[in-house]
Amino acid sequence: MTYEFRAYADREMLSIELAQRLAGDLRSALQHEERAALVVPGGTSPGPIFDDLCAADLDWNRVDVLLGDERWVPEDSPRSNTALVKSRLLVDRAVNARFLPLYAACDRPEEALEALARPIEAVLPLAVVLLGMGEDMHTASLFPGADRLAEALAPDAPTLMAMRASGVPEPRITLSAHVLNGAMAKHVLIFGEGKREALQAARGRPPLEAPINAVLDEAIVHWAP
Ligand SMILES: O=C(O)C(O)[C@@H](O)[C@H](O)[C@H](O)COP(=O)(O)O
Repeated sequence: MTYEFRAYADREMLSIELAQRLAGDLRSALQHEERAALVVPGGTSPGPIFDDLCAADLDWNRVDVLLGDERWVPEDSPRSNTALVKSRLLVDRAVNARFLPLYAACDRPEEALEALARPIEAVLPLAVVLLGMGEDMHTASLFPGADRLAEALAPDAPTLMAMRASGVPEPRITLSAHVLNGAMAKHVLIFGEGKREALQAARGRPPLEAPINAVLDEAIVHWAP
């Protein structure tokens, strides 16, 4: 498994350069295909990248935007990744992109999996994937110890899976590893010493223990202190 590690002087530099890189990846995908699908992470890290990326000059009306994972909470929850994407990414020029939801208003993600997966399957393979990572080495909602992790890492996993893990406050829904790995370009965004150390600690460990390893091959990891 090989990946590239890029360290930036600070988070602002990283955000500017990563947003440019993602826009470039999307433009090249759109040269070859009618549409391009962009996966983005939730959580606290990607906001500043969204603030830069939303202004990129590209043919956004040919771009499908979706999250790599979502917390099973309504959009008015402060924990909603959907709300983050809508307020920080799908604005400015990117308002013309099409958003493919990973949430529906029902109690359990299982009830909505099929309906949410259908429009996603219609746009596969993904063009560009941006992922985050936690200090426990999870990415998307592929958490160490999660109830269906082994299934989500399998080559024949369904596109979308519900996921539950101890210490994670709500059910999750996540793209499976092989769907993320089908992308033309993969980027991982991490901030801070703790995450850099976690990435080093993941080295050589099986994806069941360190799920980030399931998606790192040929990825570029973007890090700032
Ligand atoms: O919904 C989520 O939580 C995610 O998409 C998740 O995989 C995230 O990328 C990491 O947990 C890092 O989160 P932070 O950027 O908040 O550290």
